[in-house]
Amino acid sequence: MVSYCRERLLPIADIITPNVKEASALLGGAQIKTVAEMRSAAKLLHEMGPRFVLVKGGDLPNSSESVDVFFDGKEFHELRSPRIATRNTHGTGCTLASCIAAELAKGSSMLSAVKVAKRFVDNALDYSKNMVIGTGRQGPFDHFFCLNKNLQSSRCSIFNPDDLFLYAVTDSRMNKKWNRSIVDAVKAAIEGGATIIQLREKEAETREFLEEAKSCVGICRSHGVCLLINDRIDIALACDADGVHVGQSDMPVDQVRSLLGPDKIIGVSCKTPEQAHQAWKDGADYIGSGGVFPTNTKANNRTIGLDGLETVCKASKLPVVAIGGIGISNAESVMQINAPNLKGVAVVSALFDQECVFTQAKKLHKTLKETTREM
Ligand SMILES: Cc1ncc(COP(=O)(O)OP(=O)(O)O)c(N)n1
Ligand SMILES: Cc1ncsc1CCOP(=O)(O)O
Repeated sequence: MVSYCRERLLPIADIITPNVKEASALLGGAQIKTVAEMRSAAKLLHEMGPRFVLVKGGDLPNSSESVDVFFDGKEFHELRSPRIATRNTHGTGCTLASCIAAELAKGSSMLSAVKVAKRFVDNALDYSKNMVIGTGRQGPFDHFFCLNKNLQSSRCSIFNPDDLFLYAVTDSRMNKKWNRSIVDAVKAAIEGGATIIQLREKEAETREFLEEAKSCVGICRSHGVCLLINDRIDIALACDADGVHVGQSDMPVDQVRSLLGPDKIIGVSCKTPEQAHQAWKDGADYIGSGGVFPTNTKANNRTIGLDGLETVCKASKLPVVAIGGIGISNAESVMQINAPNLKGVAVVSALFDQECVFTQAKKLHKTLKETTREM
């Protein structure tokens, strides 16, 4: 059985998710008692063929944490959560693997899928820890815990691709022109219906920007809306933003991931199928694709048109948000390309180069809702 797995299954697998005992068996009895040994095991298992390896550390002795090691062939990620003291662990491995498969089908990157799955299993374990079913040494856990209506508020804070629906990207010049602070602009956008915010402040001084970013993080958290920072990994780290958006000439995504860790959201701009594929390989969570239409907001930006957007969506395994020259008058034509992974539109001037950000956000949100309802 073990040799069959090694020779026939591992070379064709996208991901394998052994616990430490299974990893040890696959490696002919290697000792795996520490996180360092889990990392070595993940590397050796990767050499056997699977594209990704997750060695699960739930059985690791003497640890107050549950540490899983994820390896993509280049980078390691240690995914940590508090260990839940329970004997009701029967079924966790199957649930984790099913959850990863479901998240991949929804368009997540492998790393995002694994993170969501781990969080799901941890929540289910916590919910099931005191359940008494049967008389065996090990009990089952309840992976239907989400159906319990009283638990709806414990929804995990991991990236949800549907949050890309109305993506508001700020612009300091526009806010200056209309004489409002970034903070007021962000608040108005959220109240009007923006579902995710990016601070794209090209001219801001670092110290002032950081203070504003901190205030925006506060507003976004209180509304349950994610906040990303454009380009500036340092600002994102310092204000504990939910993630960053980077372009093709900014820091490469795999290095951004190393700096931010597995839990932050990373978006990357892509104009071509090749760039979209690379973004997925490097561990991005979504891609921004455009300019769909000509724009005055970003100089020298090549327009890819609706056809270009469609080509990128078809090639992308990640959720996509369209950007560039989009507003109330043409948002419908964008969403009508009807690609399953096109999750929304990102806009700058349609919200922020306007007298009332709130009103424009509300109108655009309504247009998007009507358009997507009809599809
Ligand atoms: C959602 C989204 N998509 C694309 C971009 C463009 O980012 P980038 O290519 O880094 O260009 P600049 O924004 O830095 O001019 C974006 N910001 N957001
Ligand atoms: C940042 C960016 N990236 C591609 S187009 C663009 C500008 C989008 O601004 P607008 O929504 O005002 O056209």
